[in-house]
Amino acid sequence: MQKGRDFIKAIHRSFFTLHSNTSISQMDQSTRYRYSPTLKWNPMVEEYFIKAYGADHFSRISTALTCPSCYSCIRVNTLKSTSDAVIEKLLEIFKERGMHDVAVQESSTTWEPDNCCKATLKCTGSAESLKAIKSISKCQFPGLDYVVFVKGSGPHAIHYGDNEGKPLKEVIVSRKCAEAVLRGAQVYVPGVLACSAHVERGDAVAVSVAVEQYGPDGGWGVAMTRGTVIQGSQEDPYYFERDGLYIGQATAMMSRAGMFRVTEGVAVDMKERVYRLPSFYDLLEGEIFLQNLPSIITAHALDPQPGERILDMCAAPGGKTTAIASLMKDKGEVVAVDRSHNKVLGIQKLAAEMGLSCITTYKLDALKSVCHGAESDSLPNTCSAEDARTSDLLSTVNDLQLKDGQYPSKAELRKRIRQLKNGPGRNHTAGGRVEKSKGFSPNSFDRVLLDAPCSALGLRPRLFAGEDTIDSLRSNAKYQRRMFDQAVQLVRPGGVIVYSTCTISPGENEALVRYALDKYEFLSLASQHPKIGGPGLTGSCQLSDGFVEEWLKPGEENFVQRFDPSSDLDTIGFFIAKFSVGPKNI
Ligand SMILES: C[S@@+](CC[C@H](N)C(=O)[O-])C[C@H]1O[C@@H](n2cnc3c(N)ncnc32)[C@H](O)[C@@H]1O
Repeated sequence: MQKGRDFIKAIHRSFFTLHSNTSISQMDQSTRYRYSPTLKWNPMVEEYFIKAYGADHFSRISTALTCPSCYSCIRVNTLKSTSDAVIEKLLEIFKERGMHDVAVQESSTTWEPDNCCKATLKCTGSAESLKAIKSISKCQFPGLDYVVFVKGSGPHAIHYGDNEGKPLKEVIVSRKCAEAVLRGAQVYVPGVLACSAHVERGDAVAVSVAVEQYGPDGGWGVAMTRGTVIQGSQEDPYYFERDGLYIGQATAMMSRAGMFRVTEGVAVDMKERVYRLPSFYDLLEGEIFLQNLPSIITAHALDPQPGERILDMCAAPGGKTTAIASLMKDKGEVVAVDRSHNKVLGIQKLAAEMGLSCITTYKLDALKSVCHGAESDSLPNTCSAEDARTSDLLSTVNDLQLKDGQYPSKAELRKRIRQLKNGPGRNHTAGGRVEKSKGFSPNSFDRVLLDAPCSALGLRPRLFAGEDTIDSLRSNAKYQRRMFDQAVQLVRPGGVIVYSTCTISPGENEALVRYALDKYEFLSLASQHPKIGGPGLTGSCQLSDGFVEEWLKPGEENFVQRFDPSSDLDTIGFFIAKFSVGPKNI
């Protein structure tokens, strides 16, 4: 406790020493109340990324990460609706909400690989009359016309008002809260860290964010405890910390006392935002799914075919699982596993909402995905914790086969076993039971997706990146390799593995590909369709401890897709590699 207080005091001291010679009159108010964050990195990680990308490119990536993408990407559930129907419904909803000038973007652009999205999506950055949305358009990439883009706008310069020389009323929110607000969310009570004195319901407040600072003890922290009173003057110990970190103007929905007394509800209602993006919360449930473009492309790269058996190894919340099942027209089997019980329930709920019945879910540690031995020969190709029950069910299925007088396909048998175990349409029940699996038989899947847990250093908007160290990036890479080793065993010869991450870190991307190709001779990189992302990184990088990280070899770079957050496509940072699996000699 004392250590925490010392940390806070020390941070205050360091800020005061730094800024005490600056008078408020010297400060340009328009500079202060702007949004221009600088992403903080661990110095060694920054050095590593500068080696990988070059200083200028990395600086652009770093800046892009602090902003949301200027459009929302919606995947239409083609089993329930069409892009045209969704666009019509959204226009109707936006009209009801008073956004009259939202327009359908005509597909005037003829598609070319390099400018498809540039033409429809580039942010204008100008002060637009629209409150939230500029236009809605269908994606122009071939085969992706079920993807709808809803364009937002920003960054907007916001006039926070002239409070007749008195300090503005303000609210400071947590970093996580601010990142959500930049994506279109509201400010909920738990996200509020500090508030000016005497704020009453209905007051206009300037909203800024508290970002982690490097403390004198060598660690990162937020030098503020929840409930702090903002003074608003330069003597305010938090004054300079939030310089350039203002995300919009809001109306207080409760008094200051209320914000720190109640435990839930909207604390302030965002009226003017630096970035205006629509919220799709609770909108057209089951018909649409808000999903990043690279994630949608990942499902296409896997190229799942109706009737196949697919494994999604780290599946929650189920975005790619459901995208894969839709591409398969809900025919075949998508086995979705995750190690978190609640997240598996979430996948079941999503599958039910989207009306997808070919998804089977299990709680499983992907590091233990392979099940060897007699158990693995069981028909369902999963070694469930309930093997005894499974064998009873198998004999029931055998009876069914005899009664029917014909032998159904393996996929049909698996489906019938599932139904017997779970009852009809278990995926359609909310809060159901989560089945544990002990793993699957080797070579039992046609295709495997490993959308690996990673450092997530491609996610946007991001206001802080200092907590990742070279060591943490390395341990992610080790974890990913162990998972990949499992994927290799589970996929059948002739099958496909797709590996993806949402990080810009080459150690978790190109270095994984190098590891895979060097270790498994029967793996080769395969072309991906559609190919929208840029090439991968070739060569190697020597880290500060002398370790040399090997990336792609020349000629391999165009097989992978690297989505660069600073490119015109304006996506999150993302990486996709696709492997063809040849005859195995294991
Ligand atoms: C990048 S997210 C997956 C996102 C998902 N594929 C989607 O598109 O919706 C990574 C997931 O891996 C899960 N995970 C992490 N370690 C795991 C493990 N050892 N076994 C299974 N799942 C794991 C996490 O719970 C998390 O849900």
